[in-house]
Amino acid sequence: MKYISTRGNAPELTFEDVLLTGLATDGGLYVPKDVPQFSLEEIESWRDLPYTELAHKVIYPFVEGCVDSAALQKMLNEVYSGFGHKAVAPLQQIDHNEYVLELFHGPTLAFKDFALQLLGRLLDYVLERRHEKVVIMGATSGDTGSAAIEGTKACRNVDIFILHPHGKVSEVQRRQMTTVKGDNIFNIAIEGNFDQAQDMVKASFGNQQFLRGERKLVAVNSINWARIMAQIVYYFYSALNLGGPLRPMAYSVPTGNFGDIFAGYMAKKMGLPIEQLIIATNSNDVLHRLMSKNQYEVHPLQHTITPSMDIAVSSNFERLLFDLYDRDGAKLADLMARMNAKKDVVSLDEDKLAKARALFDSYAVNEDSTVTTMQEVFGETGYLLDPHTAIGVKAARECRRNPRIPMITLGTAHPVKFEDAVLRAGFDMPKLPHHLTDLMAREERMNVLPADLATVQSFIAEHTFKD
Ligand SMILES: N[C@@H](CCOP(=O)(O)O)C(=O)O
Repeated sequence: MKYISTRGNAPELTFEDVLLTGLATDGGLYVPKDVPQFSLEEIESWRDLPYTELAHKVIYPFVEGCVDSAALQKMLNEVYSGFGHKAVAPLQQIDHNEYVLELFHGPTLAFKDFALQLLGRLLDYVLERRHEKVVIMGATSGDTGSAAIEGTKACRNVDIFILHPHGKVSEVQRRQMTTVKGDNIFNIAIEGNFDQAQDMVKASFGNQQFLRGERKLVAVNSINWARIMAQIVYYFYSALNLGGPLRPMAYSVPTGNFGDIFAGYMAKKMGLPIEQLIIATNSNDVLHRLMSKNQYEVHPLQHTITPSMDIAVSSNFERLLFDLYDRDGAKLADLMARMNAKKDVVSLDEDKLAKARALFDSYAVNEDSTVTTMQEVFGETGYLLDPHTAIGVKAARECRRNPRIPMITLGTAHPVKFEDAVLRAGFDMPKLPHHLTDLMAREERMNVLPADLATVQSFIAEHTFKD
């Protein structure tokens, strides 16, 4: 499998090189050159497979030639046997034909574990073979950070630097990052917001001179294709559990960086019948405004009770635009330059917008409505949603096109991570799971830095290369 850049002006790479890259050299994101295709018969034949074997079917075509088939299966077995539910991604029914896909049974209680636990093992596999060491640099609005640290802390050949917006992630999210011990783990609390952190990460990938050529950066955010790849699996898994592929499914996806919903779009491209994909956002709703009014305009970031989705610019939307613009890298480079300038309101060509609207619905949910949805669903079923998942459920209920088609909302995180929202909705806090019971008493380690690229880069340069 070869990978190409969305901006059409970077070398084609193998999976191994894509794994060890962040952005393409032209500033674009890597996508598979050809998308693996599965027939309905083939998907149907996977119906009774356990999660780990299904994951192998879906993932192997993306890594073939770089990762040995048996080695991949071993990694998948290790990763998902560590999850706290035997089904790995169980479905919880909340109404007639309406489900939550619980993606929070991994070690850090969020969907990010699905990919980042695997990414850590893939990195080890590849780096050992190449005798290389790398520097991981990532930005988090709350969940990616701890999942990245958990997923890669045991890797022998990495130093890990995670930037989070100071004071703008929940206490559980922060502690899940800052209490992990390890000489190669660095938490940087940026005096700014997630977008500033993400911009610093992207700028650093664009010019790695600050590392003085001794190491290279690897991404743990969903700009890394390996993240998307692993997240495609649970769309197949949930559909097969509810009678797919012989009947179509609908999905509502709480969306920040557009990675998780892009994985659903990929599943559809690979042959899984998906009737509807709903982009569910909080009040950081740049994508909903684009979809509904054809106006792309980045507004100042709002700090909400759904911090993981407090993102003004959704990185992975570029991957979708690449397809909408018929994979024309030059056109996309021009469009991205206008979008990233954040000066004027940018509109898509009408035919491209029509394509986007045929593929996706969108809905934005404010804080009051998030809390009301948590209360409603609890009142109806006794099931406590995390606030991000509540945004997905609300959007599903508002945008559903066909009630005969099962509607699956991605349950992105466990409510125990979001005290503000849970208390505001009037509930008692659930208990932390066994492996985190002493989280609030553990010693924290982090460095608070200004949102200044040079300062962050010198910190990284100073604290890495300690062999
Ligand atoms: N929602 C994320 C923000 C980063 O997104 P990613 O999917 O690109 O890693 C978070 O919780 O950190």
